[in-house]
Amino acid sequence: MGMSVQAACDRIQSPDPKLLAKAQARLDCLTKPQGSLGRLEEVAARYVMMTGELKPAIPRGVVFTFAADHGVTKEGVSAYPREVTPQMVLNFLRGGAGVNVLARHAGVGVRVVDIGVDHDFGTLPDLISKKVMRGTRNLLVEPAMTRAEAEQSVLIGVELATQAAQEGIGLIGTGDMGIGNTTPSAAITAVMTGRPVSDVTGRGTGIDDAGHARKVAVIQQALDLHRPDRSDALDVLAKVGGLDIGGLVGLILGAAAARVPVVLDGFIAGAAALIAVGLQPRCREYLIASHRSVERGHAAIFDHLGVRPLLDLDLRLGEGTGACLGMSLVCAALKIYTEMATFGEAGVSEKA
Ligand SMILES: Cc1cc2ncn([C@H]3O[C@H](COP(=O)(O)O)[C@@H](O)[C@H]3O)c2cc1C
Ligand SMILES: O=C(O)c1cccnc1
Repeated sequence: MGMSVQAACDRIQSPDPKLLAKAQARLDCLTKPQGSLGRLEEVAARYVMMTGELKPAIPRGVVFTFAADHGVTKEGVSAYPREVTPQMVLNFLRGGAGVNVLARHAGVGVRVVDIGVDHDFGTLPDLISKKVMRGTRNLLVEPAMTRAEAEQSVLIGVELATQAAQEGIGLIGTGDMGIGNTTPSAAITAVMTGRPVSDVTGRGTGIDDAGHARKVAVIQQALDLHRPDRSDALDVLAKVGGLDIGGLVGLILGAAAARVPVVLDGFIAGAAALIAVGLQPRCREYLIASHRSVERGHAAIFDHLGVRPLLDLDLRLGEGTGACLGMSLVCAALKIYTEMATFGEAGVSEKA
C-alpha cells in the first residue's frame, strides 16, 4: 500500500464555497418559490461544491459494509452472540439483509469487507477479504489494537474509497457489521466529544438495564485504564475503537480526498466520523448524515461535528441501511437540480 494515514489526510482539500453559491443561484432559477425544497436544495448545492461538477450526472453509489469482531463482547455488552457477525456476512452475500433490500431500493451497490471477523470464510467470490486480525482485543483489559493495526484498518478504507472513485463511483455510503461495536463507538464518542460515558452509551441491539449498566461501567473502566488522548485520534481508535470503525475512518478520508461525498449511516459511522475529523478537520465538508439513530449519543456526535441528519426514522440497525435511504435522497436532490425547468424555460412569472 505504501501510504501513511498522514499522507491520506494531507490529500484532502477544502471545497470552494464559490461553487455552493453558483449551485444555489441555479436552484433559485427553478420553477418553485425560492428555497422551497429546503434541505434537498442544500444537499444538491453541497454535492456540487464537494465534487466541483456544476452539471452533475446522477452518481453511481456504493455502500461499503465493514465487518469485524470485538474482544469486548466477552463482557456481555451485546444482546446477541458474537457468531452473528460472520452469519450476517453470509446473509449480506446472499442479498438477504436489511442493507441489501434498501440498497436495491435505492439503486446502489453493497460491497462487504471482512476487515476483522473472527471466522475463516475461505474464498468467497463476493467478499472483499482484508482481515487485519480475527477481532480486536478486549478493551476492558488491554488496548483493542496496536497503533499499527489501527493504521492498517484505516489504510484499507482509504484504498477501497480511492479505488471506487477511480471506477467512477460518485457517492459512497458507510456500513458496519460487528456484534459489540456500539461499545467502542460509545467509548470514542465519550472521548472525542468530552461527554460523560452514561450520556453517550445506548442499548445497541437491545440490552436490558443490567446489561446497559455493565456496558457503561466497562467503557468507563477502559477510559480510566487507557487514558486515550483526544488530540491524537489514532490513539483513541487503537485503544478503544474497532477494525470496522477504522475501515470507516479510512473510507471517509479516501472519499474526501477524491472529492466523493460520503453518506454516513448511524451511530457507528458517527464515531468513525469523529475520528476522521479528528485526524483531518477538512473531511467534515464531505459528510452527509443520512439519519439520526435511536442510539443514545448520536445527537452528541452531530452537535460536536456541526452536522444535521436528513432523516429521523427511529432506525437502530446499522449495516448501511440508513445510508441507502440517504443516498436515495441525494439522488433525488440532484435530479431536482438537473431536471427541473427554470422560470425562463417554462415561461412562469417570477416573484413580484
Ligand atoms: C441479526 C443482527 C443484524 C445486524 N445488523 C447490524 N447489526 C448492528 O448491531 C450490532 C451493534 O450492536 P451491539 O453493540 O449491541 O452488538 C452491530 O453488528 C451492528 O452492525 C446487527 C445486529 C444483529 C443482532
Ligand atoms: O445507529 C446504528 O447504526 C446502530 C444502532 C444500534 C445497533 N447497531 C447500529
